Amino acid sequence: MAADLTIEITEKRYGAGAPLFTDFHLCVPRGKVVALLGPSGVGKSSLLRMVAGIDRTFSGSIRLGTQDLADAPGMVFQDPRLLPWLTAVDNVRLANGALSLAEATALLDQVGLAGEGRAFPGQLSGGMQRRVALARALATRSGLLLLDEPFVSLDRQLAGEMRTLLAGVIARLGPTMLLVTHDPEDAAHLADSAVILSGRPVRIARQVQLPVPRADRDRQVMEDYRRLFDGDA
Ligand SMILES: Nc1ncnc2c1ncn2[C@@H]1O[C@H](COP(=O)(O)OP(=O)(O)OP(=O)(O)O)[C@@H](O)[C@H]1O
Repeated sequence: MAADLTIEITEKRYGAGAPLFTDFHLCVPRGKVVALLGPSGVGKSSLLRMVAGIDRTFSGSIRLGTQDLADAPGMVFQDPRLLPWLTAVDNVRLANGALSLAEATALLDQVGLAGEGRAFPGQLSGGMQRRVALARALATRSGLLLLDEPFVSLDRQLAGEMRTLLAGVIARLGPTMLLVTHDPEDAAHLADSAVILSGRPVRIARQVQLPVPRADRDRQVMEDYRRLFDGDA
């Protein structure tokens, strides 16, 4: 189901200011995870919002395979953004009306929330709410996952657990994935390659391949990879 994501932004500007993006191109190959790093304010979240279809005020095209990206892909935001008056399973189903109760429950199982479908967000811990948000993104079944700082403000241990969970999801489902992060650790754990953005208009300053497969990355490989991005985020 996954396909290449091709991003071509001819121009994006906010108001009358100088353009944030001009002639910007990025391809995320089918089934690969690209980490997007760069200094605060460079334009990472802006790029993700355009890809997600949340911001359509730009010229250019976003394609999944050969098609314009029509439906909203699965997106995980910096905060879980769950509807508090809906149960976990109904929050997941909201992303895809065609999803049966059993299918939504199965997605919650996949993110380690077996038996929690009837809980309301207020009854779940912060980490559990993030898991529901991930299940909701998977529910779109677009084959494309967009993550904007998904582990920010989690403590170290919980962030580690979420990375492991996400690595499992990637191994099972093989989505095409764009991961915006400030944390070199995220790129070291999860990415197949990293793109470092800089400047205005935004340019790709560096693109780094991480050739060791995720499942084979031991502590040393991870540390080496992490060091590659120190100072970039
Ligand atoms: N809605 C908006 N209206 C006007 N300017 C905006 C808007 N959203 C973002 N910007 C500006 O665009 C630039 C890029 O912002 P963006 O949030 O995309 O950066 P970022 O790389 O995601 O930053 P951070 O890492 O701090 O989240 C910034 O200068 C920001 O002020």
